[in-house]
Amino acid sequence: MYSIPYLDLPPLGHAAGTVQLPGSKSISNRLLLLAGLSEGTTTLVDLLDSDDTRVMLAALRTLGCAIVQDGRLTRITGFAGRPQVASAELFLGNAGTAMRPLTAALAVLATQQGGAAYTLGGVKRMHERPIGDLVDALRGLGCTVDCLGTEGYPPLRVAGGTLDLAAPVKVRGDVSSQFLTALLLALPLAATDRAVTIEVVGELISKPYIEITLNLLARFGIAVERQGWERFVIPAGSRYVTPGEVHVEGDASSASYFIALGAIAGVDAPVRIEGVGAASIQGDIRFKEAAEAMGAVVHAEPNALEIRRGAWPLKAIDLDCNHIPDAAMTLAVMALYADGPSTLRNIASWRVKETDRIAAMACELRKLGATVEEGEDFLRVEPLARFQPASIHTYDDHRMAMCLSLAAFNRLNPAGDGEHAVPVRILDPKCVAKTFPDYFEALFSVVEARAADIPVITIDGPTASGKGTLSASVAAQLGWHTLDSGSLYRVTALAARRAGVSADDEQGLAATARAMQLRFEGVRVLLAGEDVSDELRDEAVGMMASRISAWPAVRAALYDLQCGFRQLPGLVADGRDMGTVIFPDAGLKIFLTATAAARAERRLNQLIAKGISASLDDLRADLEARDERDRTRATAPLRPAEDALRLDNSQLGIEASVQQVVAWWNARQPFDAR
Ligand SMILES: O=C(O)C1=C[C@@H](OP(=O)(O)O)[C@@H](O)[C@H](O)C1
Ligand SMILES: C=C(OP(=O)(O)O)C(=O)O
Repeated sequence: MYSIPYLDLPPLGHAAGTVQLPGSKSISNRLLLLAGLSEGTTTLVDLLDSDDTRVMLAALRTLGCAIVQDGRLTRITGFAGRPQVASAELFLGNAGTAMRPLTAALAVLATQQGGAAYTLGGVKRMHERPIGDLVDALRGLGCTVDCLGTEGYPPLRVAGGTLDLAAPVKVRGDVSSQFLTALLLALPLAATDRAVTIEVVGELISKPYIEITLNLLARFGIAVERQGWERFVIPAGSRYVTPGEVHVEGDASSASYFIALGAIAGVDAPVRIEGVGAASIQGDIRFKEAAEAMGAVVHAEPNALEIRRGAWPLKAIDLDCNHIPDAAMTLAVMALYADGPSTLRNIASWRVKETDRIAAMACELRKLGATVEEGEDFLRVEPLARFQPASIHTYDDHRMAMCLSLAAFNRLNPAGDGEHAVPVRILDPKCVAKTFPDYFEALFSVVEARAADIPVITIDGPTASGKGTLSASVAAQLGWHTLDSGSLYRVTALAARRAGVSADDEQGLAATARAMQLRFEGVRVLLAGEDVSDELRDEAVGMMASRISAWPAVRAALYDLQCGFRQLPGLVADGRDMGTVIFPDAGLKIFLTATAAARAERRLNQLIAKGISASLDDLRADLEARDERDRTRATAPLRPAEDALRLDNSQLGIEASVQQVVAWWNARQPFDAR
């Protein structure tokens, strides 16, 4: 996950490859609650691990469920209708699928256990998301529910009351289907002696989510009788019976981003999505039909989808999206690449989700340059000929971040010239943690960009100037990869020593460099599968590296290897010739220096920390001699690139150095401060 302030997406190109989807949020949280209410142990396979499921798991633990996680398996031993604690404060983040169903379940349980009282709250936005219709329904049933802040909104306290099931339970369904889902999941607790009837008042929205609820209830032994979308009867004698093991299919809403990706950029090969397909029980699988209407070519298997680009530009659509409220957001961004204006209708519920999604989507699409019309319950988006670079606010809404990432395909824009392409900055990318923590990693694994579009910052400088530390910290802040080019010379030296190749044998060394089987895992270097990171720090390896790096053939052999590190979303490369030879087109080049005195002192401190004694004067003399050799050698002498910015960190701490480099980088980016 990218836990950084912003993630810049360079212009992206073709997409191809396979994505393994994380589990469905809607299924995961329903199954967790059902398992918690049941007797015995339920094993969930491939449960989603995200913010929304973590708050549900934490709540169930607090209430007394035993939960064991073991690789792909989560084992839950339910509290069987008898929470182990009579009072608890539950924090449910911004998870509607935790807040609404737990409110109903605990409100009912609190009527059955004298003295029980539970409070349920979440993040600030959760306290702005309506729950009044559910509260009214529960109060109508005889539950005691108090809104602790604003009436009709969390936080809530449920405590006591007396259930009266004689009349049907009435609930409004036109603000969120989750209120009905909550009652359906909770009321089997009360349907022991008599059937319980729920009546929906007003038009029910997001109907397919009710089908997920009914499907999963059936697996736990509760056969609800559905009469149209107005009446639901939970039979007398209902009892949750665990099915033992349940597999959680991939999230169909999360699939929408990759279906769109295939439709936009699956040009030569398809994008394959594994984990969800034609056999899905999630309504959002029907996003596939919307994508097909826009031109996507979709091959559906029971549990996988393959998507290619068909029509290009995409075909504009005018669609009632009430049945796919979450995935429909993806259509709003696809509409930028269409052949006319697209209208998404019947989406009023967008306004009360993670943010006001109609307003947020309109605002951010306009930042890209789009013409957007926003109505109380619709959005109309015109195709965009020329994208503007934009810094996208995500409103702590995972779907805003994931949808808007699709704007980075603007180089492919059918209305554009193929040349003009702009990056997209996604602010607060970690908001995807709600349902898809590794979304951006998954995206980068299936998309390509032109090498020249992938940003590079080079940091060159003399020995002991702190290049490695600075480069790792800058990369961490931007979410980029690093290349410690010095380590490539050291690993070549190590490989040569092991193979008995002499430091004077230029061609033998170059052949060794070309044949190395290297893998990088974070800061660890693996040579032929063996972790050699520590050995690379040996003095003898360093000396040999310094000698062999003077050979032109060795440098040439390592050239391609170094260029290969230029990968999405960006690279910070440190060494001696990163800005001059390897990445001459880097967007920012730093020449990092410090006085020999300052560097000698740092070295001394490093040695002292390792328990090695040394003399400051000797270290300084040694550094000055190396600087002189580096400056004057014939091959790849150390010199700043002409367009490099000098950073002298003799008096500067690491944090200040990082902020300086990042500030220089941002000054060159096209994003405005809006
Ligand atoms: O029941 C569910 O799992 C959900 C129902 C939908 O909400 P609404 O019924 O409020 O539209 C959907 O947007 C949400 O992400 C998940
Ligand atoms: C509306 C959403 O979430 P929630 O389950 O919190 O309602 C969503 O995931 O898009």
